[in-house]
Amino acid sequence: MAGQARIDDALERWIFEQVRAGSPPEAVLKPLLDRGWQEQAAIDAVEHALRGFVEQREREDGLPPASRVPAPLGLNDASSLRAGDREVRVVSQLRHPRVIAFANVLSDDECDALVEMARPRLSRSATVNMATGGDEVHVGRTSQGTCFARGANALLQRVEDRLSRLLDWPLENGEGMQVLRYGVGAEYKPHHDYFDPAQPGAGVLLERGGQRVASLVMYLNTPSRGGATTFPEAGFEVAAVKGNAVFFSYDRPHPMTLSLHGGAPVLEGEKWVATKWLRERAHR
Ligand SMILES: O=C(O)CCC(=O)C(=O)O
Ligand SMILES: [Fe+2]
Repeated sequence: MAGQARIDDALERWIFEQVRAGSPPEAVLKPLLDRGWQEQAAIDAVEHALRGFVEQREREDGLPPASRVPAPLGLNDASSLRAGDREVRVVSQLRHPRVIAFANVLSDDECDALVEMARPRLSRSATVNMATGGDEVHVGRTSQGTCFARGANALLQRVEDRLSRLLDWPLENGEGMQVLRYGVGAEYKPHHDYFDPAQPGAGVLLERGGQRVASLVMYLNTPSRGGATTFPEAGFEVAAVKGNAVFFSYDRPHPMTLSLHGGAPVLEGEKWVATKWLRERAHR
């Protein structure tokens, strides 16, 4: 068997049982090495069995499977990232939930132009009704908003191209941009952006590009007080500062991602944001 990467079912079951019993990886590796396995082949075999173990446990726990998620290209502790036509700065990061705060995502002029584009189109923000997959006005969401089709004009095209490069995620997987305005007292109560697969309305939404797997909320102005984006389960808040953005990803539609977030009430001034939701596949 020396050097062979293939393992038969009996051996896989044995590795699996060792892992289940809590044996450390070295203890599982040793018998394989003793049987003449090359080290890398043995590591690969154990990793494969471990992955199977984790996936089985997830199924047993009723967890939906994990998806690939967007992630900034070449992050590697860099303090700034080239995103097509713009240098975006990395301000802070959390690993779990996965949150990254960016600065300099949009120029002041771009922020102002997005606000002016949205202003005449505002209506009371709707939330997805998970029972039907349709939109409805919701008391937890006291902002006004509007949505633009992807690539609807040159500004949106430029920004969407930049975001696709920044997050290394296909442009077609992005939903059209949503712009929201919050006046004093308006807020968006903590929620998840993914669609709850257990709800009857999910099917209709998932047909168009699969799950949402990440969100980018861009701040189009700086409210005088209040209006941070909050992650209550992480005790973390990102201040709304013009041109900055908060990115967060969630690899499965489950609260274990800790991606619960909200827009805190605006206390003084107003707050404008543009939100980009990213899907698993092309959104049509
Ligand atoms: O306004 C915010 O800070 C959050 C917006 C948000 O959660 C959303 O648009 O889904
Ligand atoms: Fe949200």
